[in-house]
Amino acid sequence: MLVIEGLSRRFGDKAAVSDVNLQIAHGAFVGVIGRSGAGKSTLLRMVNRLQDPSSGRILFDGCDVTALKGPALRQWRAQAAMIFQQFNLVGRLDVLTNVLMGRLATVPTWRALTKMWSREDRAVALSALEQFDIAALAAQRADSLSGGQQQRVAIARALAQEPGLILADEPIASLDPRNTKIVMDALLRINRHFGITVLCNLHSLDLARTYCDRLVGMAQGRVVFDGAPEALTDGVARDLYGLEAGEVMDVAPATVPVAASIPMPDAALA
Ligand SMILES: Nc1ncnc2c1ncn2[C@@H]1O[C@H](COP(=O)(O)OP(=O)(O)OP(=O)(O)O)[C@@H](O)[C@H]1O
Repeated sequence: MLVIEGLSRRFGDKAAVSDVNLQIAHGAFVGVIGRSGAGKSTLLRMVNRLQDPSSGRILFDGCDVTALKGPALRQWRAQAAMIFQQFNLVGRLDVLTNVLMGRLATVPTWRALTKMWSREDRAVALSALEQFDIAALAAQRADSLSGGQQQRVAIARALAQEPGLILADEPIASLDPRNTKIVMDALLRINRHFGITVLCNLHSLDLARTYCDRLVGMAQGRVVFDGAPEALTDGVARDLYGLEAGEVMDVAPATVPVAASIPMPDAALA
C-alpha cells in the first residue's frame, strides 16, 4: 500500500502541492488528472524522491520513503520506476543496454561499468522487451527508434527494475494516437499481468477514463476529486479543467484489450 500523508511542496511562495492525502492499494491503476500546473508532476516526483516534500510523509508498505537516504534511497528509486514524457533513454546505446540499465540497482557498479551483465540480467531484459513486442529491436541504437518504440523500451526498462510501483508522468504526451494506444496498452499490461501498481499523470480525460480504475483530480495543488472514473461527471470534469475541458474531453476513447487476450507473464519476470 502506498500512503501519502499531508504531502506539500512549495517553490518560493508558490504551493505546487498542498496537503495531499491518498491511500493506493497494490495493483491499482490510478490516473492523476488536472489542468497544466495543477501539481501532478510534482506529486509523482515526490513519490520517487526526485523532489523532496516541504512537509508530509510517503509510506510504502509501512516504510517511510521520505526519510530514506544513500543506498536505501537508491533502492527506493528502483522500486518506484519512473516513465517520462521524453522517454529518457541513452540514445547512443542499443535498446538492450538501455533496458539493462533498469538492473543497475541489483548489480555491483563494477559489473555495470564493464558491461559484464549476468545471463540472468540479460534474460530479464530480453523478456521485458518481448512483453512489448520489441525484442527484435534489441541491437538497434535507441535514438533510431520512433517515439512509440522508445517509450515501449522505457517501459521495458521500468519492468526490468522489477518495481513495486510505476510512476508515469504524461507518458503519451509526445505520441500520435496509434502510439498512444500502444503505450497505454503496455502500461495496462504491466498493471494487469504483473500486478504492479501504476500511477499515471494524464492530460486526456478520455484516456484516463478508459484505462484507469481510479482517478485523482488535482487543481492548484490540491486533490479535488478521488473516485471511480464513472463517478467523474462531465460537470466535475468541467470544474476541474475549466477552459481546457473541451480539449481534454473531445478525444474518442481508445479500445482497451480484454484481459483474457493478453498472454501470461514470462516466468523470469513474474
Ligand atoms: N522546479 C520548480 N520551480 C518552481 N516552480 C515549479 C517547479 N516545478 C513546478 N513548479 C510550479 O509548480 C506548479 C505545479 O507544477 P507541476 O509541473 O507539478 O504541474 P502539472 O500538473 O504536472 O503541470 P503540467 O501538466 O503542465 O506538467 C506550477 O505552477 C509550476 O510552475
